[in-house]
Amino acid sequence: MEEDEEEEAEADEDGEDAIDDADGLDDANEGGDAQLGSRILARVAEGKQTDLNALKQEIQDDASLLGQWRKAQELGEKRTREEVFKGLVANCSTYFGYSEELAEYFLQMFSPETAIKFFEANEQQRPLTLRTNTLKARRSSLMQALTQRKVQVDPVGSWTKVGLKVYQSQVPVGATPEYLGGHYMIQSASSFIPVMALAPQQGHLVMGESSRRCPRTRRTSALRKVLILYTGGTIGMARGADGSLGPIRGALKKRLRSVDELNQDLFPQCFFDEFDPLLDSADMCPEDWCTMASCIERHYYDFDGFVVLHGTDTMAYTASALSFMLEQLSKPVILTGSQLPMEEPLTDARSNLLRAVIIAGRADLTEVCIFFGSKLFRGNRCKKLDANALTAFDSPNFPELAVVGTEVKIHHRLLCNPPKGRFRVHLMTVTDIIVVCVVPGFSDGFFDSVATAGNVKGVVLMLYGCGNAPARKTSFLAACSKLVTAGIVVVACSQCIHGNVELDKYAVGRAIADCGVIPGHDMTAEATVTKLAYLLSKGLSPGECRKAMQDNLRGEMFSPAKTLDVSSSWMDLPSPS
Ligand SMILES: NC(=O)C[C@H](N)C(=O)O
Repeated sequence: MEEDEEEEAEADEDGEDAIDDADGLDDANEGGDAQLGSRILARVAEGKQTDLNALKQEIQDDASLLGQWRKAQELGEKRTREEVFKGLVANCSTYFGYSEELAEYFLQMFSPETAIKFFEANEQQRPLTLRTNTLKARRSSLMQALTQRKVQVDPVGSWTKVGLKVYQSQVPVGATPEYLGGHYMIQSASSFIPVMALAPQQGHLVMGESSRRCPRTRRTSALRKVLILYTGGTIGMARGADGSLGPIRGALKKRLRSVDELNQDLFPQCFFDEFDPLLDSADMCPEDWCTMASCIERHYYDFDGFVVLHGTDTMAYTASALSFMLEQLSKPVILTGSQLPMEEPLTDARSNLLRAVIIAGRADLTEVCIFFGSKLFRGNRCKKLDANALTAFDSPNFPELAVVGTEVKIHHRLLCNPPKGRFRVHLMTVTDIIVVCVVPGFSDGFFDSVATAGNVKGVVLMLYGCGNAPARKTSFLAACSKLVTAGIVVVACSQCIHGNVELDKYAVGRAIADCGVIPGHDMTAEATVTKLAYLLSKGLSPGECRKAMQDNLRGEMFSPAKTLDVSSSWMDLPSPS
């Protein structure tokens, strides 16, 4: 099959075209009615309830019984909890047309009453909605253009400035010149609704839903879509009255409208979103990483790739954190920023951004990367090494994944393998970790309070060379043992930029390993801290966490270099003939 044909076929399969999608849905419903009919017949044969209203009542009664089980027993309910639950699963499966496994899955994931509300919500017909690409058009002008084409549209609601609801259309909305020109995309309103628009209250459960089956959607180049998320950082900053730099909301988006390259065919269609407030990355916290991860999750099936514009100072931490939180990632997430603001004459902002967009839209990457200068790095291998140079980043223990010169050279064998499972996000909720940089003769008295405070879950020690600690200082070793005994996961990193932590190489390293400190191998401090936070957030016990810290989860550890052991058998090497 030709590539385009293949892509079209895939797109069809994914329901890319909204019209096809809607047709498919009707067919599926017809099939569903026929199946419901045969399930009802089967119930007749078994002598069970066949009246749909009565069945619905039974579902509601059983769900509320399960919701107040103790009371139900007091009132004389004879069935066991398991029996009621099994019956509820079977009834929901019949009434809502789910397989029993799926019905059970949701009934277990939520309380039965909530699950039923969810099943009911899924029965509601939803309107076809469009999202305006504000980099290319205003919603009002798009509404005008569509109205002229006999597409009846209205704003979706007051909570969005970009959404349009389609009432009726005499032309296919997936084939108008505006659609092909990237002025809008077809996107369900529920997937671009900011969760806050639902005004969730404490205790409310907000569930994200996505309709696509295929983890990786492919489109022809011109129709590929990239979401640019501006979180802050120099790239969109301007100088204030005192000459210091700070980010300005709306300014970068306005500026990007005049970047003509983004309209070239080579480029994917770009959409823009920004943080509120925008941050200097020195102010970034784990909650901000979670906001980014949730934004990517919300838009995951609507875009082919993501560009996160971020300040350079803590970009390596964010990239590492996202690499862990975004599980089974099958699309490129490229972080970039700049050393100089977009507005300044010698800026690196424009080229970093354009190249990151091309990579996010066109490269078959399934990982979180940093693009900076001319190189693409694995995000969790990166460090900011230069405060002034335009080539500020490097990946000290792992080669770059791609180099952009006159062409884009990608080192495919170095890339992470595509995932086998479904994409999901695991948010970082545990951040009680401290990092201690050891210096000669330092005071270690405070470790005692760390061990007894009860809130610290992890400690990262920045040691010398390949993980050497001041072992003559017995108070330090005793403190390490105390931390480990208190259930704190203690990991050794190196203060050196390059190289590997090997705790068994020197006696001083062995001493600290004997206390229960584990090696961080060739991980950066950024990757070590965020990996630890991620694993602790998964609720692992200290033992499980120590074990998982030694596993390579996202290509963050174990450089491919092989070492030749020349220490013992040097003389045995064959001499050149
Ligand atoms: N170049 C930069 O982006 C530095 C800035 N302070 C930041 O990290 O947000």
